[in-house]
Amino acid sequence: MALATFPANTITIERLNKSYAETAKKSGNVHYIIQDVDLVVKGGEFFVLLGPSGCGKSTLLNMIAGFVSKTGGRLQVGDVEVDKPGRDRAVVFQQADSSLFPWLTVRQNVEFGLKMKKMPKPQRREISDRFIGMVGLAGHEGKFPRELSGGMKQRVQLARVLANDPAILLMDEPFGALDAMTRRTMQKELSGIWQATNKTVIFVTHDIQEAILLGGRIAIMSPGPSSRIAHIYEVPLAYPRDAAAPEFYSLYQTIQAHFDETEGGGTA
Ligand SMILES: Nc1ncnc2c1ncn2[C@@H]1O[C@H](COP(=O)(O)OP(=O)(O)OP(=O)(O)O)[C@@H](O)[C@H]1O
Repeated sequence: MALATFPANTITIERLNKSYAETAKKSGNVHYIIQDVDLVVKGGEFFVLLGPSGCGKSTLLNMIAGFVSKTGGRLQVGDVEVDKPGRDRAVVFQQADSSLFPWLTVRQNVEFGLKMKKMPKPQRREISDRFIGMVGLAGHEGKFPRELSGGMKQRVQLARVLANDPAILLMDEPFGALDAMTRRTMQKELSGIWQATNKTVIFVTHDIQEAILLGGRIAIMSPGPSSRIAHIYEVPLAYPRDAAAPEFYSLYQTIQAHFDETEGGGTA
């Protein structure tokens, strides 16, 4: 599939650093979590960040989200420097529980941001119907989060984020807590949604198979501290991808070998 790129959603990172003052005080040295990260994620791209546990994937994602401040370097969306969260970027976390409002129904959760924007009810209804349907939750609109399975809650989180129509989706192991079957379904849905909307997606995972199923490019982060982008693999496979195809397996082995050779071992 030809990739349409959107310069306004392009993320440009140059010599980006993050250290925490408390850690530096204790050790007496500057202790970088990530150091000198250079990266350009093109608008409309599905970009995966893969790396060992604790290397700084979430830190980097949260810096792009504007939740974590940088210590040095450049981090821009389009030509605007990121220094706070913005409506152009939305984060999907591993645990939907922390992001859904337990006192609101599925529909009310999905419409929450639209209501805040004072969107008229008929328009809100149309949008929530569309995304609730897209994530396969039609018929569950009136349920509360406590009445839903983990996978269903994760779908509500995704529908709510999509309803707000951010240009950039930042996903931090969004399917990590799901069972294998639900995970596969969600991966397919996400891939379909991305192809339909051409949003920029940055997707953090530990899972090499998931990375190859979804990503256009896969960046491997080196083990921390002072983690950086060690290598970027292009995934030259058409969607939908077949994990049983020889080309898929060959790329899987190449990436696995990269981790086996790297100090710190494989993905967590
Ligand atoms: N607020 C903080 N203060 C000090 N150190 C922190 C803080 N937040 C994260 N770190 C450290 O930064 C490093 C990277 O953490 P991060 O959560 O970004 O890694 P990760 O690659 O996402 O890990 P995982 O895959 O296990 O979720 C860790 O060593 C962590 O202890």
